[in-house]
Amino acid sequence: MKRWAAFKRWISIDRRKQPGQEVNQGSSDSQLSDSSDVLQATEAERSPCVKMYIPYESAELCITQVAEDMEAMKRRHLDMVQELEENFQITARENREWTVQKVRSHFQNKLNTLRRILDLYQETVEKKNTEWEKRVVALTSQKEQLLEEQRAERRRSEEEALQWHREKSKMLELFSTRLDALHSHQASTLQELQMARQEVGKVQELLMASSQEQQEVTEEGASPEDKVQQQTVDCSESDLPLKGAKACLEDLKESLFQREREITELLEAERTSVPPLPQPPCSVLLPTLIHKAHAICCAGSESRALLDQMIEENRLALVEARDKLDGLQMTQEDSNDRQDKTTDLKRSSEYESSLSLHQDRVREYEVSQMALDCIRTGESPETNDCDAVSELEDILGQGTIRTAEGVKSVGQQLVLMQDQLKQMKEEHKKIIENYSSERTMRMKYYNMVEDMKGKIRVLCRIRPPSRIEAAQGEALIVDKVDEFSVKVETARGPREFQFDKVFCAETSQEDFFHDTNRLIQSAIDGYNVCIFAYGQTGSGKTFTMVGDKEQKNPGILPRSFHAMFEIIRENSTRFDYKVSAYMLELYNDRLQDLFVSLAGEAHALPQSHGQARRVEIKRNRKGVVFAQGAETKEASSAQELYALFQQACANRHISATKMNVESSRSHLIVGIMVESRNLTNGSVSTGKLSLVDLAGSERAAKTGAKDHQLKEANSINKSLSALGDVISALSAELPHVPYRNSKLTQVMQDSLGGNAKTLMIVNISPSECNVDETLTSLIYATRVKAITNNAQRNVESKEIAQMKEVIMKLRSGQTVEEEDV
Ligand SMILES: Nc1ncnc2c1ncn2[C@@H]1O[C@H](COP(=O)(O)OP(=O)(O)OP(=O)(O)O)[C@@H](O)[C@H]1O
Repeated sequence: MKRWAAFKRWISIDRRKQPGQEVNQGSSDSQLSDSSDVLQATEAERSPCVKMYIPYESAELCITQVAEDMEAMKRRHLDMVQELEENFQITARENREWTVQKVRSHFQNKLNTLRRILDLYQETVEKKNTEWEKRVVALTSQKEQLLEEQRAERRRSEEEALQWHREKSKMLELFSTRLDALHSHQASTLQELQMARQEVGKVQELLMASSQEQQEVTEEGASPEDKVQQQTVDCSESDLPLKGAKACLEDLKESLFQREREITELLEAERTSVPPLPQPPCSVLLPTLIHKAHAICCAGSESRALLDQMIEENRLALVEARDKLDGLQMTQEDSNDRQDKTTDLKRSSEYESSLSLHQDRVREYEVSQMALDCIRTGESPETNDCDAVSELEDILGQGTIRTAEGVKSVGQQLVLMQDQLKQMKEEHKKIIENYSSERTMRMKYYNMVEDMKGKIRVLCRIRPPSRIEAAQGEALIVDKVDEFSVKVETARGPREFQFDKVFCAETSQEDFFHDTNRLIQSAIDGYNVCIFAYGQTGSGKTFTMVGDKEQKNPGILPRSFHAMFEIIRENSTRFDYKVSAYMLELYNDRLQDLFVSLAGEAHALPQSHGQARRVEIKRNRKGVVFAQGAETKEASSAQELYALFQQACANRHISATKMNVESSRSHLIVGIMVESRNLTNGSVSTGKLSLVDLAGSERAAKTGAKDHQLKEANSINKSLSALGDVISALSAELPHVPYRNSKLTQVMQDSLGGNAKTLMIVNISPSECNVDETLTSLIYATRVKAITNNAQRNVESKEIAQMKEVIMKLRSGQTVEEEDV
């Protein structure tokens, strides 16, 4: 309606007026739509300044037309709007598609890069796989070869042992028959010697009697011619029994010579005919050999006792003879004082003969004493004694000295026997040496095979008796039998246990560490290594692991730190190393970070009420245990690492018990991680060295634990009992192993039946008062020996290490450049 009114006004306008005036006049005209403006302009062009009157019909027509035009314009307008909308939509769609395309191509590029990396990675993995497969095959064949060699070695040693046994029994048989023969010869020779002595005594008496008779005849006062004649006759008469005695002596002499020759031949044969002993020793023969050696020893000492007896008898006889001689001399002196010499000539001559008889007897005993002493000491007679021998020879004639030589030959036999005994002892020693070296070798090979199988190595260390034990005079019932065996004397008799190595009380810390050193290299090579000490309270675990308080005798921990950084220094041109550590204690079944002091933490976090930050035991995909929530500190030298350890020790729970003045009341767990990057091929290995000093199992009655110490002891015993359950399950190869029963077993999960190279040290006391605990520890350790681990090296190729880095960056929202991958 408004428009219509405007139109009517427009119709009534004077067209002759200037167009500018018209515009000014009709300000309301501006309200007209765009179409009316267009119409107005057309009309103005057509009829300038002319006032026109249009008939109604025309106007109506005109209006209709104008309305139609307007309608058309409106339609066109709408079309244009629609077209514009469509165009806009198309453009928007195109725009969207273009963006999508662009994003897609961007991601496609990324995907392609990742695919390329994956291909590369797969290729490398395949290559590595084939390489490893080849290595595994080579190792398996090597292992089989070694086993075959070991079997052959065992067969050979068994055969050799058998042969050796046969040879030895043959030789011993021979030897014992010869020894028997020697004994019987010796006995008969001694008997004959005795007989010869008696004969000599008789001859001596005969000689004395004849000389007495001669003297009496001379004194009776015959003429000198008669005397000579009488003497010749008497001599020929008195020579008769002497000749008989001399013949008898000759016979005896001959038989003694014969015996001596036989014995010498026998000894010669003994020396020459004994076949050389085959070298390879065997344990089976040792008892027989020892038995035989003992028999020889006994025979030797029997002979010696016999000789001693002879010497004693001779000495007594000598003393008696000397006494008699002294008595005789004293009686004579007395009678000389009292009587006139001329009145009793007869008595004087009697006295003279009796004196010379006793003197000769004394001389004889003295010579025998000298001979027997020579036999005992194996020395030759001294010059003075030799004079005595020749004197005796003058009195008794040649036969007697032969008898003395006969005595000497018995001595020679004894000396020879002693030589033989010495030889046998040397042989025995050599055999024992060979046996122990062979046993050592066998044990070494056995250990190597066990190592290859992944068995846990167990070392046993006996501590010296403590001052209290020494003061109480405790009996020592533990003994190291050899390098691999330990023997415990129990009420039911001795029990022997075998380990990878046994160390006695005198073993120094350095020597002990020598055996654990190679594991440090393994940790640096990327293996998961665990060394733990087990034993009753006060058995020397802390001494072994840490050392003494003053660090005059440092233990495994400080020595490992030095050894580790020494290896790192040696390889620093080829590898780049990073060492970090965490230190925990398991106290009252709660894990505590020793890098965080309880007092400090309580001060910083009052709401924690003196409780340390929560530390959890977790395992990574490879099964390696790690402590979540525990602080890990880096160290670049052994000194730094040791300083960290000392810092941790300051926060440990230690207190005095009846059994140990510095008893550890918690389990100490030190984890040292070593990351090494190969500078040549970029591979990265991550090894972990876990050093665990367990708290000792204890009996409350013995340790005198009360109140909170009793609680500590209960907690320690509970965790150790859980450890025992795990060990039992693993050694019996049960399908379920109760690792989750205690925090301690969780911490040690990768070390017992896991992927670690594990070394157990069982510490024991040598004293009788601890026999039950010692037996328990040794049985425990024997079970651990049966557990098999599967140690694997944690190493990643350069590509995998890079990929891990990329993933880490992507996870943390950092941008990853193309060259990063
Ligand atoms: N091989 C050894 N040589 C010398 N002394 C030793 C040896 N082993 C242990 N000792 C001494 O015995 C005592 C107890 O040893 P240690 O503290 O190491 O026992 P433990 O097993 O750690 O005890 P706990 O379980 O109670 O902590 C210490 O005084 C230590 O010096």
